[in-house]
Amino acid sequence: MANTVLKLNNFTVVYKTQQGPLEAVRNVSFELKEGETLAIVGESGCGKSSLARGILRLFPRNLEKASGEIYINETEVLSLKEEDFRKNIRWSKISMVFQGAMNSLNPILKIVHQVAEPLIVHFGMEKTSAYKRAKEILNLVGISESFAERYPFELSGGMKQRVVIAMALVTRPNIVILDEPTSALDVITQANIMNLLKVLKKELNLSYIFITHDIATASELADRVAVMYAGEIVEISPSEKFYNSPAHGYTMMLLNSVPTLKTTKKLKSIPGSPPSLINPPSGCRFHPRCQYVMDICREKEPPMFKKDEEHYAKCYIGESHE
Ligand SMILES: Nc1ncnc2c1ncn2[C@@H]1O[C@H](COP(=O)(O)OP(=O)(O)OP(=O)(O)O)[C@@H](O)[C@H]1O
Repeated sequence: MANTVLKLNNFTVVYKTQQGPLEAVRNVSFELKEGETLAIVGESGCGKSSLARGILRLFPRNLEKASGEIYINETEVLSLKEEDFRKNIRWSKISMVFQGAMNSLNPILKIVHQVAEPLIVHFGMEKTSAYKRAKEILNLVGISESFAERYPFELSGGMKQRVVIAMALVTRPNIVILDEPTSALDVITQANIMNLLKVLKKELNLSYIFITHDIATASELADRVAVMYAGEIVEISPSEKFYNSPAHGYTMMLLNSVPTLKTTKKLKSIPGSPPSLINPPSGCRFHPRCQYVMDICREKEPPMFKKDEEHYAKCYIGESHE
């Protein structure tokens, strides 16, 4: 059995807002194994980015509370001093490709400089060695030396995405969080980037957390899938169980709302929209939208039931609950 490289226990993130505390991430627990890809899927606003940024302790100013535990290779890192976290964990052990990052490249700095920057800024490396390392990693993601000396506007979307992947890898982390890494790209480029991510994972022995709202993309890369709804992980299972035997009402309805190659089923969108996280519904947070709703779902929050080997869901469907 592979080692656990990342483990979350009841990780919770609460923001201050004018209307009151907003629980963007609630009691999230999971483990990530060495070499594994865990996809996190869910609708916009369900807390995927808050979870990802929270793991890297990149909190907004209006953070009210971040609680629970985050273990990286057996060290609990949520309670570390910021200075120690910055020195020993962020970027060097775990890094992230941010949503839309390719559009935030600095237009007036050469690519090689932008990739080398984390080494110079965070690790005090001198410029010549940092540039050498940046060129090596750029080469690995498929950007040749001549392109390394160019500016972002001279690169295509796919190439810019390769650059931001290089930025996340240059500090040699073994865990990488990918937040919608292919969302702004055309389908061919998306496929190329997915292939690149697979190759890099193997060559560098990486573990990925892959965040997406697109469940077809998740199937490309994921060993396991975690479904997020209203700040919570509501189901987690190996990918094939996620597709073939979903156990949560939300996952079932989510899968029925998107086309698949295998079947010609009639698509059915999920009515309504995700709830307010300031004042979420009682019981199961999905109950107001769920076509399988039972009385108990309105009254009592479901626990995380074990549905099958490695398959857990916070849902009363199929459970006796009298
Ligand atoms: N700094 C903040 N202050 C207050 N509320 C916030 C803040 N950042 C995010 N939120 C709220 O937290 C919830 C979760 O947002 P988050 O961006 O994490 O979701 P998401 O699933 O990543 O969505 P998307 O796919 O659109 O990025 C949303 O209700 C959002 O409005």
